[in-house]
Amino acid sequence: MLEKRLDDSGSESDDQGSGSGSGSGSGSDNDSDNNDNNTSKSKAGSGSDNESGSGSESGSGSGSGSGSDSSDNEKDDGNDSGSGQQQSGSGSGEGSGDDDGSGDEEGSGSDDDGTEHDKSGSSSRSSRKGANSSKDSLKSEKQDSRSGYMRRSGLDEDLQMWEENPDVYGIRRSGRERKQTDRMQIEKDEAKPKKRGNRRRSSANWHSSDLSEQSDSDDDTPKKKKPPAKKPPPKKKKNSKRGSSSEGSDSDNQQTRHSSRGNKVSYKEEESDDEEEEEDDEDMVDVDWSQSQAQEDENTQTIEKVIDKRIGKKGAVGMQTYIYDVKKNGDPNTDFDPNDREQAEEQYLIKWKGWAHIHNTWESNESLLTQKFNAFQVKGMKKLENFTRKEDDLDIVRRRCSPEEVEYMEIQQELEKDLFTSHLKVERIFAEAEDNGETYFYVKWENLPYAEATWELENLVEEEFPDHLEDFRVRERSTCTPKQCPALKHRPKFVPMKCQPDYLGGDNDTLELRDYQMDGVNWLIHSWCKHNSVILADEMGLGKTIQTITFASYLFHTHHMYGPYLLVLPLSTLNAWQREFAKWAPDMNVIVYLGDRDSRKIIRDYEWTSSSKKIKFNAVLTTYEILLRDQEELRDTCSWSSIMIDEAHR
Ligand SMILES: Nc1ncnc2c1ncn2[C@@H]1O[C@H](COP(=O)(O)OP(=O)(O)OP(=O)(O)O)[C@@H](O)[C@H]1O
Repeated sequence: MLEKRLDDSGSESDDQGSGSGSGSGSGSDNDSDNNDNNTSKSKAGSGSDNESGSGSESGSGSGSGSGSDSSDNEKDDGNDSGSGQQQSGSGSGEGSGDDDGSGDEEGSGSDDDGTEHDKSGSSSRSSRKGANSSKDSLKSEKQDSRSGYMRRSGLDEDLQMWEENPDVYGIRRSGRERKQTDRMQIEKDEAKPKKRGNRRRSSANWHSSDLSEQSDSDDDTPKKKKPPAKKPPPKKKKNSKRGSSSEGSDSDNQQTRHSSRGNKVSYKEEESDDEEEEEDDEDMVDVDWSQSQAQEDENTQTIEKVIDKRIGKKGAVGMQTYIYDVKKNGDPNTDFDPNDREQAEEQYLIKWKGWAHIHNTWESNESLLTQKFNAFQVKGMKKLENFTRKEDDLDIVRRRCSPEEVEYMEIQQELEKDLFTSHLKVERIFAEAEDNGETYFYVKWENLPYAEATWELENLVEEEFPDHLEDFRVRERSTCTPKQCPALKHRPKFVPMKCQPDYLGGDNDTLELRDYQMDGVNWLIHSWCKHNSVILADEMGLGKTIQTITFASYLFHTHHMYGPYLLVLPLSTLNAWQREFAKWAPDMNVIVYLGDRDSRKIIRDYEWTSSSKKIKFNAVLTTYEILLRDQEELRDTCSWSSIMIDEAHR
């Protein structure tokens, strides 16, 4: 059954979601929170669920992707030269006049449908006639070529006619110089052996005006700005890629970038073709595939996201604006008059690729460009353009919208800012490594998946996140890790829990189980002593989560059953479980097994076992979908001492 389900969901992309979500930090997961909102709940020691809506999300994702792709293609067919135009020419030559838009439509419409021509709004009968006859010849040519026979003389005539009167066929619908020709030319150049050199040269030329402009300003202000201190590739563990938002996917991207450069369009909704080309060319300059990755890292910094903008004090940019440096040395962006044009400038909060949000810096256009020509290259300037364009658009929309709509937009923006602020907080430190005599800690940030965890220097971690560091050290030292537990095989005699044990809630004395919750816990313990699997069913919100956690904590403390416990939950309740565990059973090492493939691998590599290959966590929280996907890993790597399922009726 499980296998079948896995097959069923096999088409899902595994990695979809690294980015998103809130939750437990990984959010990525595609599982649906769709299935919640049920009126009744249950947890069971046994039980099985299997209704995952796992397929849905990826389905829609791929659907929309392919949809847009194909539409793009059609459009291109209509516009581009080459064989596609033979077809579009036949359908659109007449009457298309010089309207590119209609030409496109026709081109993408159909090539040999007579009705299409009537629709195309031709303006002159004679031209239509001429076009029809030439269309006919083209049509027959196409038929011939389709059937494998090419009438050479007819073709030659047609070709000649095309060359002489390209407009007749809608090949060239306006007198304006067509960009496609250039592109074709470049593509031809690229096909030559020295492909990269050519590309780079051409793109360098393309940038030449830019460069000269910049170099002027550089000459004026020859400041050197250092890049943010680089993270090292830690040596201790294999999976030591530079932690980054798309660290895992990063490498993937780099691999695919060779072949799928053109596909970049998909995530840039608003960019015109020119811009795409522009960016492609930019990339040609920036990325030298013949150089090692390390060298590229050394020389470039990439804008991953522009988060915010402000009017800031001129020069209050760069490393001095790291949040921790501001805390230590004060904010350079104080004591200035925002209305004083001499002093003020527009600045942007930049999230750098490969760096945690605590290393975000404020930058101005100038500071970014200065860096580009001094210490390192800044890639991803397009993001900045897009950001400013979006802001401008929003300003326009704001002026047109009703106050309610404006308020809604502002709330959305606030929420987004809050989300970014949460990424400045550590959720968990989960590994340590040495590199070049320096110690680094692997840090998972709040509301970001493990794939976006980053290695941070010991000094910084000690200064900024001492509590989390201490928690990590306690966990690493803990001897309460899963091992053979006699009580598992030979269940003890049931002894009721008469009052709330001290270990429950850790140092928090305010937490107290309610009477009926004590009853529930005792019933769970009693059932466990009898080797019974059970379903705990109750009204919503009465505290089944807490009772279950108390039960696990009881086994942990009373019978030294340190797990591993597997908790399978709907994604929507996972956060609550994580929170309640931290509150009621803080001494248990609970990990959240969630996220894209990279994240899950990181979890298995770092959170799962100690250096002696022994399981080092006490409980795992995961979802049905992940369980189905990673059933082998979850089944084979652990001998679960107990399985608890929330919303088991699913
Ligand atoms: N003894 C308690 N002390 C403090 N807060 C409690 C207690 N019991 C329950 N709560 C709070 O009540 C809320 C609901 O609890 P919980 O989520 O455990 O209920 P549930 O039965 O699992 O709910 P649902 O049926 O929606 O899953 C939570 O915010 C929880 O912190």
